[in-house]
Amino acid sequence: MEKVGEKSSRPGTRPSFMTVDQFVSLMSPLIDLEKEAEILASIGSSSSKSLDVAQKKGSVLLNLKCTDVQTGLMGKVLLEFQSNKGDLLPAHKFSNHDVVIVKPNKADSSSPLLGQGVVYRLKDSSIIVAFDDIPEDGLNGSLRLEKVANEVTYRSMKDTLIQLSKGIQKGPAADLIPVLFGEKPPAVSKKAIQFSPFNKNLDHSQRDAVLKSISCGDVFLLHGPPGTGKTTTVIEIILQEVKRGSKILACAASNIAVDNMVERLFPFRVKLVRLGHPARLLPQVLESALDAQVLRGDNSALANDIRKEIKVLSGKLLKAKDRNAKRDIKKELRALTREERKRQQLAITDVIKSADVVLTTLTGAFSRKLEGCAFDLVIIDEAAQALEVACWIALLKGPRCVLAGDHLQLPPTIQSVEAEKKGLGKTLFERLASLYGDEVMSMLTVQYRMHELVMNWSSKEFYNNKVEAHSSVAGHMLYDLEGVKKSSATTPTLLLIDTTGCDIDEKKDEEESTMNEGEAAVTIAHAKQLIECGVKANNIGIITPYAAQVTLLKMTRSKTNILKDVEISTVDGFQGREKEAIIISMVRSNSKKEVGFLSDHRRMNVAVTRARRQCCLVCDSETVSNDKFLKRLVEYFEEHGEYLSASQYDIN
Ligand SMILES: Nc1ncnc2c1ncn2[C@@H]1O[C@H](COP(=O)(O)OP(=O)(O)OP(=O)(O)O)[C@@H](O)[C@H]1O
Repeated sequence: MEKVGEKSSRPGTRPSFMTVDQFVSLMSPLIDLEKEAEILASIGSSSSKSLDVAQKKGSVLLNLKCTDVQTGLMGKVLLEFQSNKGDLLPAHKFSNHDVVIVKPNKADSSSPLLGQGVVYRLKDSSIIVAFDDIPEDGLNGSLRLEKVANEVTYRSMKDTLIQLSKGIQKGPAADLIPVLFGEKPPAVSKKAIQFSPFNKNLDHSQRDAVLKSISCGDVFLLHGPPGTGKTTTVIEIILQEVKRGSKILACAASNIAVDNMVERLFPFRVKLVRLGHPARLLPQVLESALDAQVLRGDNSALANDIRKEIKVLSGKLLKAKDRNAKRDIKKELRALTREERKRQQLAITDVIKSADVVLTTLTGAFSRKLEGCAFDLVIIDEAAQALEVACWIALLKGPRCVLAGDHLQLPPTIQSVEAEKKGLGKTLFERLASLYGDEVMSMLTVQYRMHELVMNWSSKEFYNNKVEAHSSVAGHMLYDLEGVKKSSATTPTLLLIDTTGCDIDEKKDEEESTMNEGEAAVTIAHAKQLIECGVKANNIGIITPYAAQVTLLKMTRSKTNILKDVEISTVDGFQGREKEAIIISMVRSNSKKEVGFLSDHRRMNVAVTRARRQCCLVCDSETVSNDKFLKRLVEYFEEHGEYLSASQYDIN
């Protein structure tokens, strides 16, 4: 069995072609399944489980005290929680942006909560949560925090399915829907379009993609293999469209990808607004947040004045004795409340109306603030990592769309095995790529990350040998970095450390996730050698497909202080990122030669292509070579890189 963080991501069986109605009826129950799976993974439905078990599983933090209250994040209240004993928090699965509830420590699962908020910051010894309002009482006692399923995500997807089935007859996307369901061919403008790029460094494939994008009548797929400047190209497309007078809705599945677009649009002084909970935004984009812009608007100032008047009148009402006077005050209060709401709404509408680009996550696009707001173009970055239903939340708002992504890297993680089998995880990007192929798609072909030896394996296996390395990276070496010595550890671009015959075997942890102690030791030993040769710890990433191996590696790392800043993560957690040196711990080593989900080609594509200057593969070549695809990977490393036996590392 494979555990969270190591979900199988094989595509579901859903066909590329299906009608809107078939899609809606298939997806609706799958979303329910996924929601149930998420609730099961948190404490929400686990009333039978004791709180201690839930804390062990990481979905609850017990025995907390509220140590600080701050306001300032656009009207939100930030509460800081620490352990009652003041120690480090126990290991947990809370992460930034999670929805959490706070309750008295001992309260039973049906008792009312004190408040619901969003995780704002995580520290080793405390967790800061942003609340809309400060919980009224109960903060003085012992408290617990529970991670809960984000209901809004599921509700927005279900409602979107209903709108989608209606959207065929009306709505901004009425003409786009039949194209995306294969019922009408995609249209391309016949006019010869020319453009002068804002970014003068665009390469030929990026320019071709921009041209194809601005010529598309309804849909364009920007296929960006690792490191090829997909987001760079998306930014150019946005700028060109704004220049042509388009109003754009730009989205991505994750907040970080949306913030990345906001940051990269800043220098071009585009009129933009970022929708989203302020606690989920990077500090550097807060100025662009809707809430911040609304606060600066005239209507907001008026609404504020009205609120003050309401307060004064409410005071008068309390004191008034005469019935007639009371009636008159109430009438005035009602009128003022209506006016205040109207002004507040107008303040929001003003900001959204005057923006050329509205940026939000896909779920955020469901916001009531965008109701009735139509766009000329919807752009979705990271589209190959988003559920198709989530994409539709945004797509229903415009007649044209650009989807950027790479369906040959990992798709979205699905919790429910059944929902995944039935096709919930098959992305719109992948479906359209097989439905229309090159007719609507353009691939970027110059990459700016990897040494060509790292790249060539991926280019051959996944991209028909079409990707080339830009001259600035094609031959870059680890020892070219400032302060790095040339040595046997830093010289190879590709390094295979083979554990075959070294008595290094895998085993299972309590939750049946696979790990490999010997391999963890060898992996850490290589990282240490790199650091001793001058490679900065934060330039090294260790990735592994198995969650248990991540934990083991982190424990092994904690024994050596110099390794503190080496990043350790599952492959899935590393998608979209890069490091100068990547060490991959493959884990599987068994007499049956089982490789489990290592054989998912896309996972290995992501793993290898995170490396800029060195990629080191630590594996039992005999076990993994039982799989044909992995055998080719091992052979590639043997042929083009250095080979070392794990026995050459002193790991005892
Ligand atoms: N035409 C170009 N000339 C020089 N550098 C470029 C060019 N295009 C992209 N880059 C550089 O390549 C790197 C990756 O670009 P970008 O972030 O746009 O890629 P991406 O495809 O979105 O990334 P990922 O592979 O992580 O999804 C950045 O450092 C960017 O500055």
